[in-house]
Amino acid sequence: MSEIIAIEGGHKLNGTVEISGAKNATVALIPAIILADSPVTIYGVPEISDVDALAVLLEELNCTVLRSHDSLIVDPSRMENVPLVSDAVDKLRASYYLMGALLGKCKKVVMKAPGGCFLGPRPIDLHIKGFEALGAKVEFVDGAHVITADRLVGAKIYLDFASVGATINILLAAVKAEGKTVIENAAKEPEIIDVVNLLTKMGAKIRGAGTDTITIEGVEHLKGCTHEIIPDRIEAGTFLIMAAAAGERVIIQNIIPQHLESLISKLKEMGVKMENVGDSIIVYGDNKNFNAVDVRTQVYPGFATDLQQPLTALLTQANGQSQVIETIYPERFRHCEQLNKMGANIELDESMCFINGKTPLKGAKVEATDLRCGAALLIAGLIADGITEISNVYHIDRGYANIDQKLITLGAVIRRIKVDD
Ligand SMILES: CC(=O)N[C@H]1[C@@H](OP(=O)(O)OP(=O)(O)OC[C@H]2O[C@@H](n3ccc(=O)[nH]c3=O)[C@H](O)[C@@H]2O)O[C@H](CO)[C@@H](O)[C@@H]1O
Ligand SMILES: C=C(OP(=O)(O)O)C(=O)O
Repeated sequence: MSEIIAIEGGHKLNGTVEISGAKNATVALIPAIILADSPVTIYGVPEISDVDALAVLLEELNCTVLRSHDSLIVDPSRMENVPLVSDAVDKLRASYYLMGALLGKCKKVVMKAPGGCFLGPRPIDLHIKGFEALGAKVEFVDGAHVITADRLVGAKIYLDFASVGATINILLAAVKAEGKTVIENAAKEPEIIDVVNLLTKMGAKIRGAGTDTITIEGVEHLKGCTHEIIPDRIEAGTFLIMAAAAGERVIIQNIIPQHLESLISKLKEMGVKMENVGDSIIVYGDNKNFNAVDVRTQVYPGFATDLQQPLTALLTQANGQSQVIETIYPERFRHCEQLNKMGANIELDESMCFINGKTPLKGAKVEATDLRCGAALLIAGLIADGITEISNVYHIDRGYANIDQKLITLGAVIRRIKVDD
């Protein structure tokens, strides 16, 4: 059995929605916890399937995991370092953070390659080079990475690309290494600062998070603590776009507006009316006469690749041609074919797409080929004429907590249906 989401388009969104904790922070914070010797509690944990899969992996490692509402308590004090080769590893990209965390804690990891959305090739060579620079030996045996070290010794590591995953994985491996590690050309995403904040509360010595040079002084022990996860800037951005597309007056709460500046400035350029009040943004939907804009995805604080697909759905409603250049994942355009099935006019040219608007959208049977493609199709479904049926909903559930309920509360007409495979 699998699930589809059916949306009846044309219903205006009104009211308030609360943004959940950040997926891309949470999925790194949970593996980071195993570095501690005593329990860690994190609050604001989103109800997403990536968290379910990580909980399974921690239980395989004999950690005690307690989930209640939006909090998660992990006791890693009786952890056992077993090979991680189960299906749970494939369910998400971020299972790879258990490589850095187990290497940092036990100097040994056996783990198969991670899963996650297919966005074109997603190598982990920079993670591996970082582990090797710290003194680890990395082999690939019978489909699994076998990473071992007699000692982990701090080193200077220059990343060829400011990779989010490599920056966090090297941090996790280095916090208990001997001496000083310097990561140069480190990623600067807010989720990295959140992970460093947790590690610091656990007793790690780290400077420079949020800049392109992060310095880590290794410590011998890390202890338990409590931590509140930052809001999800990608979920917040998705709701800003949904409200622009289909809203009348939508209040989006639990936002850090500074994390969304590149999107907010693009939406303003399109003509979307918004107001920032404390940690909320109110989107006024009276102007649906949008300007076409050009977008180039970049590392933070540039325009987030994870918002490129949702924004493309809105750009189908802009007057004239918009151009999107994808510099992080040049093949991240599988949503375009799905949007075209709904009546969009999008042309692809290598790592670019041209969106010719404004085109009316009509309900169709479409496929969420990946998480943010799913978000783009939800946006399109909200404004399409008739019913849109989105299959492969499990991709959406990896990263959007209670998305059906949040949309229903805002006035959307949406239903989840179980279907035979
Ligand atoms: C769980 C998580 O946080 N996922 C996010 C993370 O993914 P992820 O951590 O996988 O993304 P990276 O920043 O590492 O990847 C960015 C680019 O670097 C390349 N690369 C990366 C590592 C490596 O060893 N070698 C290499 O060539 C990738 O193929 C890609 O082209 O950041 C991406 C870019 O903001 C987001 O889209 C994902 O939502
Ligand atoms: C690509 C994404 O996630 P992941 O890296 O977990 O596959 C995403 O969140 O858009």
